[in-house]
Amino acid sequence: MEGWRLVCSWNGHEGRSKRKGDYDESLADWPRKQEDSLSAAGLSSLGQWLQQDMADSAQAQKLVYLVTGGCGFLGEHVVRMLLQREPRLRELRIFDLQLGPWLEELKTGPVQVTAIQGDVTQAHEVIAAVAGAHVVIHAAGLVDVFGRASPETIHEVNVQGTKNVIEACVQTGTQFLVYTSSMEVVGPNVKGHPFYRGNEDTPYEAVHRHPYPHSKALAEQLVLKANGRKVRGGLPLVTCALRPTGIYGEGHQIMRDIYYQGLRLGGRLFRAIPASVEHGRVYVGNVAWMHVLVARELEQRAALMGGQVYFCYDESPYKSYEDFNMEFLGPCGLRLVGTHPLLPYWLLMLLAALNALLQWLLRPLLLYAPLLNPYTLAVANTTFTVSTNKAQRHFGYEPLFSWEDSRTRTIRWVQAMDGSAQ
Ligand SMILES: NC(=O)C1=CN([C@@H]2O[C@H](COP(=O)(O)OP(=O)(O)OC[C@H]3O[C@@H](n4cnc5c(N)ncnc54)[C@H](O)[C@@H]3O)[C@@H](O)[C@H]2O)C=CC1
Ligand SMILES: CC(C)CCC[C@@H](C)[C@H]1CC[C@H]2[C@@H]3[C@H](O)CC4=CC(=O)CC[C@]4(C)[C@H]3CC[C@]12C
Repeated sequence: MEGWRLVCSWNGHEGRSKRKGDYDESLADWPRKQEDSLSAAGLSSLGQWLQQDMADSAQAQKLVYLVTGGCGFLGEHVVRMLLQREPRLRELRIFDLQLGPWLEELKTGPVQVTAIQGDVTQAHEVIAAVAGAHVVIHAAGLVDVFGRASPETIHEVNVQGTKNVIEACVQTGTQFLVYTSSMEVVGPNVKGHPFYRGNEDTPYEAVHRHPYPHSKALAEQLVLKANGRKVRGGLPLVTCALRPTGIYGEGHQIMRDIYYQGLRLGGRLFRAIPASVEHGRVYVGNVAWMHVLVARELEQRAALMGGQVYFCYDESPYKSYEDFNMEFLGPCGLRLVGTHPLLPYWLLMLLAALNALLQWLLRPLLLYAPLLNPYTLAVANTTFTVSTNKAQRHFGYEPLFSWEDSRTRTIRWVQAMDGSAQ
């Protein structure tokens, strides 16, 4: 196998969670240990937790999990969440194109952490990583709506990479596959139709022209279609897809970029999108928790969950993209100027088109990839919100982090950034 393989173990494994929202926080840039919040969950439940802890410790650690994209924004949260909240883990494999330095922290402990530098587009690398795993969480993907990568590369990573993961499961006998899809497989569509408080069954005309949502939609279809295929040994493959809305939280690169942009503009951001356009957002810790739960429940509830899609949701409020960001950037010293967009929409469209043209013209010389382009403007300017309880009904999902926790954690992360105004 190409690339290198680092084997280390993590020593922070504590069996089942002791309190709501308590999971390892040593993400790069993660500022502080969380305040004790036993009261949040209620002291009366402590006895039950302790009992559960003991029962879990008695269980043999026997499962091998693989997380592709385990060093990305979401992947790192999934990895840390698994280590803390999946007591049956024996080995956790982290597969990524680029391995993060934080893996070094995952030292000796009951769970063997195997870091694998690899590429999902290389079938042989994927097969080697999948062989012997009980569950695969496929979160690797090329998340690019800014024109940094070519459409072919996006397709290769997101679609061919997913095909490789499915085929590796089939060939090696891995039975459970959880795919990180996206709200973007539904919309917003090119016509700008609103999706208002929709659920997994809400009819919506999903039409994609942009390579990223197109690739995610194709990959999701492949994963769902693979449900029921016989894997090596004759058992059926059980698959499902999770569709996060816009994820936020510690490690979110776009939030970081917008924050620094605000600092450069003297602590101000200028409203571009009407406050009435609502955009679905979900906290990264809750998305990670949902992955852990799905992976755990897929075996017991294969008939119900196999081949299903689930939006990722939590208690985050419905707001416009910019107003939502201000929930974190506001307390960090930034101000959103204007109650209405400062520029008319037609002018923004013109600027977005100009950016696209400049990107094309400059491509031979440099990569020009600003936040504003015709696609991001259309997404930000179209209401897309989710209201569903399907995950709760199918596998008992409840958000692990309240909105207050999610907000506080994200604010602390922004405050800890270099050059923070706080
Ligand atoms: N960020 C968001 O708001 C949302 C993200 N998603 C999905 O969640 C997943 C994770 O996204 P993020 O963590 O935000 O992105 P990210 O870019 O931080 O993480 C993706 C990871 O995949 C790895 N990767 C990329 N190409 C690879 C390849 N060829 N082989 C192996 N690894 C490769 C990257 O190195 C990176 O660590 C993606 O599948 C994305 O489509 C879905 C909905 C919303
Ligand atoms: C300058 C503009 C007026 C504002 C630009 C904001 C945009 C950069 C972001 C607005 C909506 C975001 C997308 C949305 O949250 C859904 C997504 C799902 C994914 O699977 C990947 C990321 C993204 C496409 C996300 C990307 C940034 C926005 C377009």
